[in-house]
Amino acid sequence: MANTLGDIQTVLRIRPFRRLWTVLGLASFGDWLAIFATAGFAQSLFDDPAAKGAAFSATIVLRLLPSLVLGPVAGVFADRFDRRKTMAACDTARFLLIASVPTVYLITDNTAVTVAWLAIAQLCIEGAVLIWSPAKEAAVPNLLPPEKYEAANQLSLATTYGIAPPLAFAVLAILERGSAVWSNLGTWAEPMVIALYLTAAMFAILAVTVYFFIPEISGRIGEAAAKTSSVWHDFVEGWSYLRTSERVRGLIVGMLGAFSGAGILIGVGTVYATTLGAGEAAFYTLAVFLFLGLGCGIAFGPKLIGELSRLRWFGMSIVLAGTGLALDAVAPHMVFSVIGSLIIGLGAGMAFLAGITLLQRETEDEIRGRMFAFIAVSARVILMLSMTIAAPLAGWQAARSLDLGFADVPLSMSRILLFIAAALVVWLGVTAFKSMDDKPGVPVFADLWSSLRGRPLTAAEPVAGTGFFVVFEGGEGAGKSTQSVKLAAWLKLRGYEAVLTREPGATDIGMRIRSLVLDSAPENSGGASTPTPRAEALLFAADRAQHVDKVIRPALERGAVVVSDRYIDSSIAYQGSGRALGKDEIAWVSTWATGGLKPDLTVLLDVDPADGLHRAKAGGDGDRLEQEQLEYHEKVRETFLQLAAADSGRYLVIEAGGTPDEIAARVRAAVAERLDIRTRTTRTETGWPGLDATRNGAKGNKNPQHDTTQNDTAPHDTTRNGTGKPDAAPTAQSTKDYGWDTVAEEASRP
Ligand SMILES: Nc1ncnc2c1ncn2[C@@H]1O[C@H](COP(=O)(O)OP(=O)(O)O)[C@@H](O)[C@H]1O
Ligand SMILES: Cc1cn([C@H]2C[C@H](O)[C@@H](COP(=O)(O)OP(=O)(O)O)O2)c(=O)[nH]c1=O
Repeated sequence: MANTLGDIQTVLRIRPFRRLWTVLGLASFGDWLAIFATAGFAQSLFDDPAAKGAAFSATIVLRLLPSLVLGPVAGVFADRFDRRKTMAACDTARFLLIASVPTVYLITDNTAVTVAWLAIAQLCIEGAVLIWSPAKEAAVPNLLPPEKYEAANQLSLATTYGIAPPLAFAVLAILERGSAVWSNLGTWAEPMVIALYLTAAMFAILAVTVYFFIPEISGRIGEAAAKTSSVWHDFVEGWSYLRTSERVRGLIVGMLGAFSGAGILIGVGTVYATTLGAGEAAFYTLAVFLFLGLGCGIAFGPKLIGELSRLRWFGMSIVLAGTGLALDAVAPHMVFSVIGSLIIGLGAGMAFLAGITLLQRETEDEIRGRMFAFIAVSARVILMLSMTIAAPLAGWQAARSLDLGFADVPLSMSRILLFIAAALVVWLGVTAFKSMDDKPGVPVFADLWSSLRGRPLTAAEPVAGTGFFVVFEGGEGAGKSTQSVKLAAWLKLRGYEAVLTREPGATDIGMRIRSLVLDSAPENSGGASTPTPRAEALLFAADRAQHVDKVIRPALERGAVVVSDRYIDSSIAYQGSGRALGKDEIAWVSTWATGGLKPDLTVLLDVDPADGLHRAKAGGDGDRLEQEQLEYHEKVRETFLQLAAADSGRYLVIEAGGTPDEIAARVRAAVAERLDIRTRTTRTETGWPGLDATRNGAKGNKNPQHDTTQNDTAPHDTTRNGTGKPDAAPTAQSTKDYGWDTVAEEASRP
């Protein structure tokens, strides 16, 4: 889903969307024009500078008010009626209302009447906007396939906030300048009068375009227009949807966090800027960087994060914005504040884009309008509330400074408020992240880091069973085979279904891969039949994929204990480190191959390579890898030890110098602790299972006392493989020799 200009071009090739986008561009251009033209018009009605200022802000406040009253039902409109008709009706209303303002002005000489009508018109215009927007937002998904939502939103946001406002300003400026030329033409040619008529005309065009040229906006709703439920019912339904859908709720929690942070930031902004001692310009500099961050977040965010889960991206972006706020709160110097503001902008921009896209994706068509209306209204309310609370508080200049040793941080109310905002935003961001996470268990930073590098981590495929997975790792001759046999035998004799297996070569295909990758090339082949390092890595990964799917997962799902001689770590050590292919890359390939299946316990048998090789070769030449230089095996050992150190809870590292029995005892203790084995179990209770190649005998039951039946099929063997027989044929059980002494030995243990 990496968005590039190419993606945006594809979106624009979809005709109904292209038309909607044009409409949207015109509408936001009209909106900005309307906002500033009416405010400018209101100002022009007064001469006194104070009255001018009050008139300007009053018109803006008037536009915010209706959302409180009308907001809750605006979404119901968008979901209840044909969205195309709703939009066209709102555009017609806006056309009439905006045109009426200068008309009233031209007809009457009474300023009071004009002002009163302006106020009423403002209220109604905002009402129309409130109904129009959710209808529009909800319509977008009906015109596009889901994977295009993000690019479409990038385009819409860029148009609404990037292109439309400067254009609107430019038009107003041209009209102001130009008015000098035609000032003798009379009242109707005053710049704001022309601007308002122009804006009105634009909405007339919009109404016609939407109604006649984009029938697709109607979507499914158009057909299902015959609704019988009441408006109240629809409203309540919207609320209960919020409560039941955890993802949507997370989304809303996050958005509200972001908006409250934004409100506090706006409220304290000017006062905060003065604490930086960088003069008047500080505030504007910070604002510029904030908007720069916003723009960059929206424009480049998706490209940057690549395939990272959008559900995760949303929460992470909000936390990022919170971090920016915190940085601003403690910034000892203007430079840090600038960086902080940039980060806030980045986070907020990405969260905004991700939020809209997710809301489109996660909500069904019938309910979408209400969700967008809910967000729009609560955003306004929260923004206003936090602004009005924060602004007067910020004024309390209890300025002191905090000595951090290396820098003096001025301590003022505005900074404290920023810090509270930061904490709130981070907290809500984390809450949102948790309730939306679609990859539970995948470490957050590793996921982010791999996504930035173009290799997102996938969530581990769950194992539907209670099995236990033990892996033996270590260099050549460390005693892995010896120990895995001992452990498996011991487990079997305690009533567990122990599946002894190994890599490479535990399956049919695996056996063939094993010989491809390990057989030494014939003397005269000139190395032509030796796999290259990358091919070798992929062959091991292929063997592992087959092994996991056909042997390990089915066994774990039955509840068995799987004991494997080597697993992923061997690839990381031998190919990643030994062959210098990169440990992360190899780990990623193997994680992909195994669907993220990790061992519950890895026993690392650590042996000095020289000793190990000596043991392993025992007279012969060894396989192709055993013939590598000692230096290669040193690197392998080093990597095993690093892997174990990085995740000590999952590893048991044993110095392989002891006798096989000593080592086996430590392994048993570790496994027993994790499996919570009751040592009461004896041979007579479980029967003598015999250790032949076929899987019979003890059940994969962790409660051996109840193991009275001798069952051929394990009790939980119901799942995935019900249809096809696994090709598990030659598991290690048939290729390794258990040896009766091992069995007898293990049987006599406590
Ligand atoms: N703890 C030990 N001390 C001495 N020799 C051992 C020990 N464990 C295993 N061996 C011997 O070392 C050789 C290699 O053991 P093996 O279990 O096949 O190692 P791996 O599977 O790690 O290559 C075998 O001949 C085995 O008998
Ligand atoms: C599983 C695996 C093994 N190997 C190598 C290590 C061994 O040299 C070889 C075969 O392993 P193995 O059969 O365990 O041999 P041994 O018991 O003699 O140690 O394959 C890798 O290089 N990458 C891997 O992913």
